[in-house]
Amino acid sequence: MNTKQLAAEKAVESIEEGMIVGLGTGSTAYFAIRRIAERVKEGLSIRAVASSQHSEDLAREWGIPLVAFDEIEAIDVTIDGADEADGEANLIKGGGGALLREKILAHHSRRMIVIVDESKRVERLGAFPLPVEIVPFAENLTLRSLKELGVEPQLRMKEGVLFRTDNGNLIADCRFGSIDDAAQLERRLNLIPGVVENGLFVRMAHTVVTGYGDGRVTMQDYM
Ligand SMILES: O=C(CO)[C@H](O)[C@H](O)COP(=O)(O)O
Repeated sequence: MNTKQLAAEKAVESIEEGMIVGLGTGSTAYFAIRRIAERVKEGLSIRAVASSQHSEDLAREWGIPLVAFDEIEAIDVTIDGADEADGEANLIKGGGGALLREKILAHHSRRMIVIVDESKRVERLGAFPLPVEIVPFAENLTLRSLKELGVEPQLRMKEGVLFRTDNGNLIADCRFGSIDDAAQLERRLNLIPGVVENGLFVRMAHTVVTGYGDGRVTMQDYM
């Protein structure tokens, strides 16, 4: 079993009968969705809300009952990956471009469980380029404001064309190098008109599950 799968399957053990479950996005979340589907086949009764079209498609294909964002009041547990996680469970997310829906799910979740392999655990956030979702019609003005924060934002491309999120927006990847104060940066980014959301998740994760190459898996609670 690979390290992502180890973490994902450990996290899925936390899901209980009757829960509303937030489904993350990405290659680690894939293993969680697959394991949830197995448990549903074994008789577990849950409903899930997906953080991306891709995860929704997987859930539908594998028989996980789905609900829309607007049909729920809260989420019992969300299981999602991350691009980086520091020692206080602050995260960079959005490598897969689903950060807006992922942050909405995390915000409304009673418990957010982050699943990562050991390569994602960092002393300080920022080596991974921070994804910032921006509106397409004011792209240049918004990029200018991002540059004032001392970075050279790169518009994300996919297969030679501009990448669009499930919400029709663009992603500007911003290399901060090392982020001293994630909470302050998160606020400053979201104050820029044209920024829809950014990939810093500050004190949102309750639990981090980490898979290691030697087969160990740890589960650390932060709240
Ligand atoms: O935030 C995300 C998607 O928007 C993912 O959770 C993050 O990019 C990690 O992906 P992976 O599990 O494929 O390494």
